[in-house]
Amino acid sequence: MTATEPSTIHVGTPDGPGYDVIVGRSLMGRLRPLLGEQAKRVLVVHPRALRATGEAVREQLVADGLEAITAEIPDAEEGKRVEVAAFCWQIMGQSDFTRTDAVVSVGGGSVTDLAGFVAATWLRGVRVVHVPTTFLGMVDAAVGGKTGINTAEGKNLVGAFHPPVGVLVDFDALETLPQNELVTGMAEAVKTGFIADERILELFEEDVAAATDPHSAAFREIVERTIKVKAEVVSEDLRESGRREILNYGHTLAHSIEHAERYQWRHGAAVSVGMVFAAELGRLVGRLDDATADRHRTILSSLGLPVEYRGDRWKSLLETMRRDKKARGDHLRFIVLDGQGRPGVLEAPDDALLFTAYQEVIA
Ligand SMILES: NC(=O)c1ccc[n+]([C@@H]2O[C@H](COP(=O)([O-])OP(=O)(O)OC[C@H]3O[C@@H](n4cnc5c(N)ncnc54)[C@H](O)[C@@H]3O)[C@@H](O)[C@H]2O)c1
Ligand SMILES: O=C(O)C(=O)C[C@@H](O)[C@H](O)[C@H](O)COP(=O)(O)O
Ligand SMILES: [Zn+2]
Repeated sequence: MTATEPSTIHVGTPDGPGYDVIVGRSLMGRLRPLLGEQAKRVLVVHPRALRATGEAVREQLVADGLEAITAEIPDAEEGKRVEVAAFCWQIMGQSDFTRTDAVVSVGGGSVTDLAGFVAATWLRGVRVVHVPTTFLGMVDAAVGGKTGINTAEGKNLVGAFHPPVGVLVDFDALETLPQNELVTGMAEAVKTGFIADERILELFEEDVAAATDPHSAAFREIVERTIKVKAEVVSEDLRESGRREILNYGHTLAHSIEHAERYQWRHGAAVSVGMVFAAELGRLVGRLDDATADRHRTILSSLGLPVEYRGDRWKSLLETMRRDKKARGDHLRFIVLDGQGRPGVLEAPDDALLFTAYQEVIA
């Protein structure tokens, strides 16, 4: 395979043939077949910031003989609101969208989450294809079928498991992505390195400039390795009844930080701090060795990602963490590491232990 040739990663689903994640360049010609022969109408969902890319996708679909309608939504987390889902439902209703029609998302993780949720709920489920345009969307959000929106009380509190029928990871989309957006998404690849595939960490350590250059072989290897781990995990456990929880490493604190910051922090930046916290928690309870815990800070800092958060917010962060989806009743549950590539669950740590771990991440 040459560096420009597309590669395919298959994702299994419990009640169907599964779907492919195609990684490469110039992939838009692959979109039409994924939508189903009977599709007549397609809703193309994209944020204002991606008007040109979204319009190019819409024009391609029109050229393919489809009635393609745009839903231009607010940017980033502003788009993950029930009012925005209702806006999409209204367009679909007014356009007589049927069960054989489809949704295409064009954007970062916020867009794939919102559009996936709209597809999951419209007529109780229509096809969705994701065309992620951020690093984070490519390696994580577009794969695996978690969809959702935020509520006033917290992140992703409403949603559904609704796998796409295909994902087009087209590196051409990254040409306009600001470098800081690219890098924040890399927190999810680092996460995957710590929970499963150490080679990803080595690629960051060997040459961080190459790892963050979308034209390098190292970059492509990081993307493919990260998607492969996610594909393998969600193929086994779509609905997060067990193993899938490992993909939530660092997310318990991360989602609380995002909420506390009124979503002005990027998800990847919050996950970065959340992983350092989870590593400290693992170290404190004697499950994680010092070298692996310290490696978190070293790699994340080399990428310019935050590894600290403010000390005066602990009480409200803890309150929000109680709504984490891994919590059971009054018990919080955290993904921690028992070593490199060995994630496990820490059940019901007491508040004093959590506070002690938090002291290690305050600025
Ligand atoms: N469903 C899942 O499994 C899953 C996994 C990880 C993260 N997420 C969710 O994903 C979201 C974060 O996604 P994100 O980091 O991609 O952020 P995002 O979707 O908010 O996009 C970040 C910014 O980049 C801009 N942008 C996107 N693509 C661009 C491009 N090609 N060129 C120029 N600008 C571009 C957007 O307009 C936005 O301003 C969070 O809501 C998070 O909860 C979901
Ligand atoms: O796919 C998963 O499962 C994940 O946990 C991946 C996370 O990176 C992602 O941020 C996810 O949206 C978090 O899910 P949530 O269930 O904690 O809302
Ligand atoms: Zn995440």
